[in-house]
Parts: sequence; structure tokens; C-alpha cells
Amino acid sequence: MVGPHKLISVQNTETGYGSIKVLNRLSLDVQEGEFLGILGHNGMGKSTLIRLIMGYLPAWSGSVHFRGKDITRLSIHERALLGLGYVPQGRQIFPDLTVEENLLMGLQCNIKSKCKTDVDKILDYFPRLSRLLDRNGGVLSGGEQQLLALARCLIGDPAVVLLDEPTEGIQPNILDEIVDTLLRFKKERSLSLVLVEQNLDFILDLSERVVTLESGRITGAMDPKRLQDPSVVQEYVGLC
Ligand SMILES: Nc1ncnc2c1ncn2[C@@H]1O[C@H](COP(=O)(O)OP(=O)(O)OP(=O)(O)O)[C@@H](O)[C@H]1O
Repeated sequence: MVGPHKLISVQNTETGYGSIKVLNRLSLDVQEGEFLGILGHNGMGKSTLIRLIMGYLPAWSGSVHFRGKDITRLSIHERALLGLGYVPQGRQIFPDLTVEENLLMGLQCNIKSKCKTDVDKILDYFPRLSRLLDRNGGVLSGGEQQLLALARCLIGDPAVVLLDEPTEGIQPNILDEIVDTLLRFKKERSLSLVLVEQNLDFILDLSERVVTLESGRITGAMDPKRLQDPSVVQEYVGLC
């Protein structure tokens, strides 16, 4: 039974690539409004879990529910319309489109004036992008591209963002901006977050709960404040 307060519920799910199974009867619940961090060794299946929730990979068995609705067989597009947002590892912005055009790609919008209003609203959260609107996505720095990928996701006002390793190769000042922006979105728009990350400080800044993923299963949960304790870091550092 899936309770009404659960935003995402993954139950006993298996998936992988070809004949290789990566997730092994994995179960995970994300609560409405929660910021959840997922820690795990390289190659343990963190990105695979995010791709499964978003619909890029089919569930071989088990189920995925969103707000109590069974979405296991829904397409990526149908999941996005329900409120699932995804920022993939590597960002995948359109290099030959301008920043503004990239932002518009995040909207299901045919009314020009509404699109403009939505772009203006999102730029209030991403002031750094305001100065770059006419520039092509491909010439932005890595950090600016990460901000753009996040803004393109948030412009559609998703209920949850599935965020895959946003800190890779990004300067600390932009990481701080990403943290502040996500926390502001949480406060003002009731955003939820599922964050896959190896940067412990970033997980600590954003997550209310951290789970560990090993051998295709969720193996533990902890209060992220415990990551401030050096002995716990020592225990978990091997997971990063
Ligand atoms: N497209 C693919 N085809 C075949 N195997 C894949 C594919 N993508 C990932 N894998 C394999 O699936 C396993 C899980 O990969 P996944 O990317 O989910 O791990 P991860 O925990 O996100 O790791 P990392 O932190 O290195 O990104 C790995 O063994 C990986 O080699």
C-alpha cells in the first residue's frame, strides 16, 4: 500500500543493461518535500536508479509509484508531465542553442508571453544566467552549464528534481549558488530532491536524509549530520 505522503516509492525493482542486472530488488521511498541524498561507490547503480525513476530504463520487475500512482510503464514524457524533473550527469545542454533557447526547451508552452514570464521568473533564481541569455550554451563554463541545466529543469516547476552528480568539476562559488537556489526553491515552491553525489559537503548542505547504495540495493539510511563526524566519514568514505 502506497501512503499519500510518499512522493516516490520504488518497490523490489530490478533493472540493468542487456543481460547485466544492476539494481537488485531495490526498494526506496522519497517523502513529499524531502531532500534525499544517495551515496555509493562508483558503478554501484546510483545513476541507474535515477534513470529507472525517470523512465529511461524499464523495470524488469517491481514497481515505481509517484504520489500513489503506478508509473512503472509510463514514458519519460508522461513522467515529466506528472512533475518528475531530471538533470543528468554531464548536463546535456544544447550547445548550439542560446541560453534563452535552452531555457525555453524546458517549457511545455506555446503562448509566447507566458514563456517570457516563465523565463523572467526563473532568472530571478539564476541571476548569473541573465547576463548570458544570448550566448550559446556550448561556450559557457562547466559551472554555468550546470546552472543552465538546473534552471531548464526548474522552469517547468517540477515536484521533484532527480539530480545526478552536479558538482563534477565545478568551482565552489557556483556550488554555493546551486545549494542556495535549491533551498530557496524548496521553501518557495515545495520542491523535493533526489541527489546522487560523491561530494560529502554538498550532500551535507542539501540532504535531510542520506541513504547508501551498495550492490544494487539500498543498504542503510542516516542523518546527514553524522557525515560531520570523522569516524563516520571514515566508515563511508569508501563509498564515495
Ligand atoms: N549504458 C550502459 N550500458 C552498459 N552498462 C552500463 C551502462 N551504464 C552503466 N552501466 C554499468 O552499470 C553499472 C552501474 O552504473 P551507474 O552509472 O548506475 O553507477 P553509478 O553508481 O552512478 O556510478 P558513478 O558514480 O561512477 O557514476 C556499472 O557497472 C556500469 O558500468
